[in-house]
Amino acid sequence: MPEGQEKQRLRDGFGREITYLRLSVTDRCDLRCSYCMAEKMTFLPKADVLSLEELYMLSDRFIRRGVRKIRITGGEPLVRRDILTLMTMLGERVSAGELDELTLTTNGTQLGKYSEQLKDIGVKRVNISLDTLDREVFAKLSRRDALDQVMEGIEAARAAGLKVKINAVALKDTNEDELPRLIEWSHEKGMDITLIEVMPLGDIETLRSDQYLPLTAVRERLKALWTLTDLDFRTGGPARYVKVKETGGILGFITPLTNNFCAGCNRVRVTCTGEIYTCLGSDGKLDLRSALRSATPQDALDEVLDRAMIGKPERHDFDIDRHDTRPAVVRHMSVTGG
Ligand SMILES: Nc1nc2c(ncn2[C@@H]2O[C@H](COP(=O)(O)OP(=O)(O)OP(=O)(O)O)[C@@H](O)[C@H]2O)c(=O)[nH]1
Ligand SMILES: C[S@@+](CC[C@H](N)C(=O)[O-])C[C@H]1O[C@@H](n2cnc3c(N)ncnc32)[C@H](O)[C@@H]1O
Ligand code: SF4
Ligand code: SF4
Repeated sequence: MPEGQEKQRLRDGFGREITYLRLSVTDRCDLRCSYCMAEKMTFLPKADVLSLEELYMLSDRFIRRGVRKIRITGGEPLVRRDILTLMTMLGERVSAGELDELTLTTNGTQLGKYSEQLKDIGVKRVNISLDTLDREVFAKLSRRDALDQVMEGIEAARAAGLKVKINAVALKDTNEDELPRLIEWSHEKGMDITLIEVMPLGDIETLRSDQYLPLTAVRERLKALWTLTDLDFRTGGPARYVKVKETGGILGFITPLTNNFCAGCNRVRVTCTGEIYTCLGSDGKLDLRSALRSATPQDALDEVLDRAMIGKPERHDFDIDRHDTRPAVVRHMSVTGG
């Protein structure tokens, strides 16, 4: 490609423009949520993981191809040392008007340490995963007694002036009855909250069908308690939002199983080893790391990105019941960061 001439924007075979990159910076995590990971996970050797410079070079290529939003994720993104160096460099692209948003999804355990710096970098909002307010349930679910640390993280984020959205996976029998309280609690603190249907990715110790709680049923239960009004409000993610009249807060629903939202898909995922997954619900991937390490990385990256666009599936193929016998997606959620 001649210098100065930019390649065209990323558009898939179904005409969907890709403007949202979810970048996983580590597969490691300090928790072991039972719907996400097995207790005994084997993590990647450090040598397989892209350096910060490589992650930045990749992000740069995506920005030049039209990506406007980057979400840093993991594993737990904030357990990667020096991650704020990458975020500082990407924050400059926001200041330069080349990105609309740089943000992250985190379990919150490290936010006590990093919230102020994140704010200084130019991060405006963070999504924090929290499925329960009960210490014992938290410890059982995440296999770590870390609720207090997460709560400190949430308070630190709020104190730093970050807008916080809570993400809660809706889980049958586990937090099912607690969801109204979790929503009230979030709204009392001025935080939006999004409920997520558990998706069948990767083998875990529990049957997915024992965890799965359709959000259509949750919504019906909430409607019996509160007045829910649909909103047009969008964040560029897959959630659909309602306003809860009685609490005054915003509640989102991410419903890959009961209400497929793939027609509006605008995103791809890159793992910390430089693999691009064009759909969360598919194991199809291409290797960007070799392109990154080739003699002509920009051209090689463009070539892989163009191929990735052709191969992006129209939709996922999740099926909770079938997954109990044959996983639809083999990898764990932590590989791509949700
Ligand atoms: N099936 C499916 N689920 C997704 C997709 N993107 C996000 N999710 C799910 O939604 C959860 C919450 O995502 P977040 O990391 O908070 O990102 P987001 O919903 O895009 O965030 P906002 O920018 O606040 O809209 C993820 O953990 C995934 O489980 C997607 O493209 N497909
Ligand atoms: C994989 S985590 C990575 C970022 C960070 N560690 C965290 O927990 O926020 C991203 C999101 O994926 C969600 N998640 C993990 N496994 C899931 C599954 N099987 N189905 C639905 N959501 C899942 C988590 O609850 C979290 O909100
Ligand atoms: S959901 Fe996030 S915090 Fe929980 S195990 Fe997965 S990566 Fe770690
Ligand atoms: S499941 Fe795949 S196609 Fe559907 S919204 Fe998610 S990434 Fe896009």
